[in-house]
Amino acid sequence: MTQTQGRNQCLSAEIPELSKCSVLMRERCRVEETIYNMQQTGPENLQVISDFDMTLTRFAYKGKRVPTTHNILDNRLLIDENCTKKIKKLLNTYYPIEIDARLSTEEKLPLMVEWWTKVHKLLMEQKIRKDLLAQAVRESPSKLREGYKMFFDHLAEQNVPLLIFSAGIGDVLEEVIRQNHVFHPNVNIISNYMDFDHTGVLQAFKGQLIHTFNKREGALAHAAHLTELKGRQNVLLLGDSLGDLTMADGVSNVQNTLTIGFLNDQVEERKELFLNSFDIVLVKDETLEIPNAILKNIFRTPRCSKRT
Ligand SMILES: Nc1ccn([C@@H]2O[C@H](COP(=O)(O)O)[C@@H](O)[C@H]2O)c(=O)n1
Repeated sequence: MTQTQGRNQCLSAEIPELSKCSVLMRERCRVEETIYNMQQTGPENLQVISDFDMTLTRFAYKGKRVPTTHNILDNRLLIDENCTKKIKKLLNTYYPIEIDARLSTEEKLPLMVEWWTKVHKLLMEQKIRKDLLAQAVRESPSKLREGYKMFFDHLAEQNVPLLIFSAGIGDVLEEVIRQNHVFHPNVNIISNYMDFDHTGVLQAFKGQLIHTFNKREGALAHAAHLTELKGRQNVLLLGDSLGDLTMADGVSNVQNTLTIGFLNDQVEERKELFLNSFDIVLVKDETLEIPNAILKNIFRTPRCSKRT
């Protein structure tokens, strides 16, 4: 048995969760080698970059779709019935395009800009009040994935930076994690933030629009500000879309990257694409069990190699 095979066998025993049938890997050996390397260099060299909607939040709960940060705003406190109808119609038109495995990213790009622009314009017309956002989040069926507390708390305890990179709405996202008591100091967020006027009424969205397929530009633009991430050579990346794979493009000197893709919808149509793109694919897994098991292994001391 080679040294690598021995190490990998050791890792398989340490992370039995990776053997579940909902966990798919194109190159199991590469995954094990990457986790081993991350474990060897420890939490001080790790950073986690994650998408938010349908990655840190559930896709569905009790047979119903869980709202994204955009859809949490669908509350009479904030928007009227007519606006709800228009936003739902746009969702039904553009979401199938977003996840269509037959279309290229280039084909999807202008349509995503169209979707986000139309919805943001409708939201601005509603004169949404900042002081009502927290209540709308409280009243929404929004749900972080099972295991979220362990995920956020362990990263904070180990001083591992967590960058949440979302094409959703930053103000709503912040409120969701605040109300779940996991908005720790190690969390940074890149997202679409609302711009309120002096009376607290939505008047615009700040900065460059972020949609599912332009995260690379956002990553490069924000890289300079995120100084605490410099020198952290290992990246654990979580997403639910191929567009999320560019979220780490602003990180320099990366040594080891492990990507985990949540395959929530259109499973058969997208399985091949996901398997060719993410290191680990989680099929209809509504939990953070696998990221938590990998993190636990990386944070564990003494390290495996010292025992073999
Ligand atoms: N009007 C919209 C626009 C987008 N969405 C969904 O939100 C997701 C974006 O957020 P991430 O945290 O995943 O980057 C995206 O996947 C869209 O499906 C929406 O629900 N309504």
